[in-house]
Amino acid sequence: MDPLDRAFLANVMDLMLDAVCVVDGEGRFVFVSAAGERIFGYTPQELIGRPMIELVHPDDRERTLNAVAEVVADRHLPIFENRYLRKDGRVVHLMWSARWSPADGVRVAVARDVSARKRAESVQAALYAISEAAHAAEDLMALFAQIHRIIGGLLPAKNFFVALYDAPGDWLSFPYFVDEHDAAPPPGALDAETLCAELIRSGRERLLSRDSADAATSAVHPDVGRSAVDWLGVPLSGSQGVIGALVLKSHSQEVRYGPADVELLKFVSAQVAAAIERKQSQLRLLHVAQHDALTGLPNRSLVRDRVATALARARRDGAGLALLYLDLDQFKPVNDRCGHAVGDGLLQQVAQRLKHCVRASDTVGRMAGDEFVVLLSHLHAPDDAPGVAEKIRQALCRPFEVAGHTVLVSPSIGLVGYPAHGEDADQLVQRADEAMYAAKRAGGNRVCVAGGGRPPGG
Ligand SMILES: Nc1nc2c(ncn2[C@@H]2O[C@H](COP(=O)(O)OP(=O)(O)OP(=O)(O)O)[C@@H](O)[C@H]2O)c(=O)[nH]1
Repeated sequence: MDPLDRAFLANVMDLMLDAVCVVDGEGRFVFVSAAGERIFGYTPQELIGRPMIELVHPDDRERTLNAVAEVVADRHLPIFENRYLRKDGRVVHLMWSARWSPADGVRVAVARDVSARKRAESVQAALYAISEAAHAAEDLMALFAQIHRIIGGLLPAKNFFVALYDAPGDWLSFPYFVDEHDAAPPPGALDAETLCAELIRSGRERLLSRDSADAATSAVHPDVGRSAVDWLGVPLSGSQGVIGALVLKSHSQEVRYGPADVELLKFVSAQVAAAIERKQSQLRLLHVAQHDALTGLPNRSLVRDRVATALARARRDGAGLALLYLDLDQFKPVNDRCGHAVGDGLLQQVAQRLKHCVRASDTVGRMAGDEFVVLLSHLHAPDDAPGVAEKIRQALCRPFEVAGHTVLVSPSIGLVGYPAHGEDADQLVQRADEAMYAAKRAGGNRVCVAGGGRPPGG
């Protein structure tokens, strides 16, 4: 047999895993070898006569045309990579070598499908990005948004939610929920028949399809969005067990999930669970470092940060701000008469009463023993602060019931305002403390404004 025989060469070409493509001067396919069907999803007959550029991923078209110009100009083209869109809508990554044939007026190119390598590279990059996000994200919501963006780079993720499960409290919540049509389900106990409950209880991934044979009889129902086409869910398996689930949903026939997507999401989910656990433990440590263990209130260092932040905002917006420094009068006798545990209980109840007297956007903090601070931000009028201080004084004068003891105390309160009494956080805290001592020297159970009574905002 003549190894250069045309039929023999054609036979060899059909066996090749790479696709041989011949494109004319106008950029239309004139020949595609058999491997083209596997790579592009179109038969060679469907491709002949079609402009090559139509199949190129829109984002890669410009640089592909630039590369074609290089080939036609007979300049050396190093190995070139771009993305094509297959007939089924999926993206295929190709690596090309090409040459212009002036005698025939065509260019001959050989394409190799490198999607598997590209996918592996993207997954590696995604795993790294998720682990980085656990350090960089400010809070859990920022982390979830980053994870959503990273997973969206691997597979369609327009509709994506994170469910978290608190096993000791048997409580399932949906802290991150992005969906074209549905709203997040309400939090609640682990419901027996929902997809999330199934993922968390079984610790196994699940792909539900509306049109699948077992859909009607399945015991598992989507948590939300019964109108969707596919639900792809994976459990988040942490170091201590399943901590939640990730769910992707498709509302359109154009986006369908398959076994490869299940495997990919499952693979990535281990890193996601680790990132969430790491962020949760960082946040827990930060909370411990910034809060008082007895009352749960912000401690001295967090109060100082809050005052500095509120000051920066007040300077920018021209809004008012006031700071109250409180010390309980005759607290020591409570400890001495009723015991330390009652003293502790009293401090906890004082913290609660203080919080009830102000808005959620204000800060109540514990500075030490029986000393508290209240930061009033966004004051509409400077005169509002003395009113709040008086309300607090009255609230703390009402009797407390602590472990069978009726306890009576009163507060001495020092009041300062920005900009009247100071420019920076330390100065304001110190002047409020001094005003509190002035109230104490005057007999306690009263409010003293720093500097002898000027209105704080003036
Ligand atoms: N139970 C309890 N007592 C505390 C805690 N921290 C500090 N103390 C006590 O709180 C008291 C605070 O002291 P002072 O403010 O001087 O006592 P006071 O009787 O209120 O004195 P005046 O403020 O001058 O009226 C001390 O007896 C501390 O031992 C705590 O976490 N729990």
